Amino acid sequence: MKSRQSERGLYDADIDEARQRVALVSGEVPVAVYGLGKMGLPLAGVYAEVTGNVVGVDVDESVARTVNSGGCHVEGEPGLAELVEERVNEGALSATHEPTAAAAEASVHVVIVPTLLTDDNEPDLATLRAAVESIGAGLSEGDVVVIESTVPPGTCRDVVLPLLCAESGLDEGAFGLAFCPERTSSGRALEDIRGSYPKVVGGVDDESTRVAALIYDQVTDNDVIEASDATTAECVKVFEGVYRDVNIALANELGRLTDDLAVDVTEAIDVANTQPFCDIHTPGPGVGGHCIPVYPYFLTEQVDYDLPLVRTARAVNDRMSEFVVRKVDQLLADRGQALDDSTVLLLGATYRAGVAETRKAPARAVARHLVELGADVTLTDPMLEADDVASWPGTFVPTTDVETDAFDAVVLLTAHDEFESLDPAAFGDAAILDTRRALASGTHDRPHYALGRGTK
Ligand SMILES: NC(=O)c1ccc[n+]([C@@H]2O[C@H](COP(=O)([O-])OP(=O)(O)OC[C@H]3O[C@@H](n4cnc5c(N)ncnc54)[C@H](O)[C@@H]3O)[C@@H](O)[C@H]2O)c1
Ligand SMILES: CC(=O)N[C@@H]1[C@@H](OP(=O)(O)OP(=O)(O)OC[C@H]2O[C@@H](n3ccc(=O)[nH]c3=O)[C@H](O)[C@@H]2O)O[C@H](CO)[C@@H](O)[C@@H]1O
Repeated sequence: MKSRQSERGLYDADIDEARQRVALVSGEVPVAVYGLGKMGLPLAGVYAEVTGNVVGVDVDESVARTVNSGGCHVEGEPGLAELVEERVNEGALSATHEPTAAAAEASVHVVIVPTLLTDDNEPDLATLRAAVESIGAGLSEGDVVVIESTVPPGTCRDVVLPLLCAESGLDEGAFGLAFCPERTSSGRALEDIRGSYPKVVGGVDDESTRVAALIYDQVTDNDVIEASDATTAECVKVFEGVYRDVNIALANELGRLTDDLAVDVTEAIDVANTQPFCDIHTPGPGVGGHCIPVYPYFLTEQVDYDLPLVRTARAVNDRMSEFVVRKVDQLLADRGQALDDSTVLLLGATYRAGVAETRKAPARAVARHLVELGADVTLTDPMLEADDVASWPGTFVPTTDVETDAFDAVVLLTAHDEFESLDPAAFGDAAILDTRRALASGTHDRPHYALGRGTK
């Protein structure tokens, strides 16, 4: 067993809880945050605000260099640049690209590196394993490891704990391990981390749960919910995401009925949601981002049971891009135009409004289907540049340069503020498909089709 005892460790500490709290917030307990991305940098900033002694770890040396200069490479997070600059200037936050060296100094290790999918939609834990191996190599008795990255249920117990023991030479029970999922949305990360929602913590043993609860009781302004164990906490996070994907799929399926039923389905959804037993989400062109299209696979690929509802919901959401393209084809055909002889402008490429992220963005599938069917596709998005979508089908034109009245069809895919102010009259006599209910209607003589509402 490794002899090094961390005199500052909170796990199975010799000092009482009150003294542990004082030690944490006074900077006596060094913290390392692994992963300084869109979620990790805000998290490191809040930890530095609370403890005054944080090293951010990122394998990208340029990220570490930027942070150490007091800079902020993450855009679109209100207050983050100021927080990072202040914390770095006061010495509460620094950064390194050397994980193991940082791990040797820290007593609290917080992991928030990406957990994504392989091309076969299998959970890809390679990045998590790399971070955990680095931590293991520097782990001491009394340390605690906190996993914030979303993982398949059972990962802390079956993957992270054995890896930490193997790399550190320590036995189970010599250090703490807990799953404490980030419940953070891009664009409001600091607000969410500081306490928009209760913080869930779940340890591989009771002492790990206790230490994680003590830590997050200082980090969040909200409540701390102690789950029975790490696997339960992992289920909480994945279930939240699966619920949302299934719910969006229901909204999308209902949204497709608007022509058959000749009703505004989104109006019916809004009214149905006026009683507390109903919370139907909003129809859209599909589900993108790091989270919601990913988390269902952390369940379906983790258990033997087939989970037909979860799989079907994923398929419904993924097929919305085909529905959008068929609707464009129909709108053009209604005016005697053929899709393969038409120009189509796509308004929006990011996966949701206000976030400059294209991961699994529905717009990419829509562009691909349209190009495959012979349409001439132009993309524009006020948050992106041509390089951001260089590998996409279609031609990118900056929103400031695009002539919106020069196309046979215009499809709004992302409800950026810049598009909401556009009067459909700006689109000339194009066929208009609004997949986000973002365009004003009734204020002009330009009838257009809105997903879930039909043509008005
Ligand atoms: N971005 C979101 O909107 C969002 C929302 C909710 C949850 N999440 C989850 O949060 C986690 C992180 O997501 P993100 O958006 O911050 O990712 P990101 O891609 O923005 O940043 C990840 C960072 O981790 C660094 N990194 C990779 N491997 C590393 C390692 N071994 N050690 C240290 N650093 C390493 C990368 O260089 C990068 O800077 C993921 O599990 C994601 O699913 C993200
Ligand atoms: C901590 C964490 O993990 N937070 C996540 C983060 O998720 P996120 O940033 O990935 O954003 P989402 O809002 O989930 O959107 C995902 C895709 O689904 C489309 N969509 C959405 C709603 C709808 O009714 N109809 C739709 O079609 C949308 O356009 C986009 O493509 O914040 C959400 C709260 O905002 C959380 O719930 C979610 O856990």
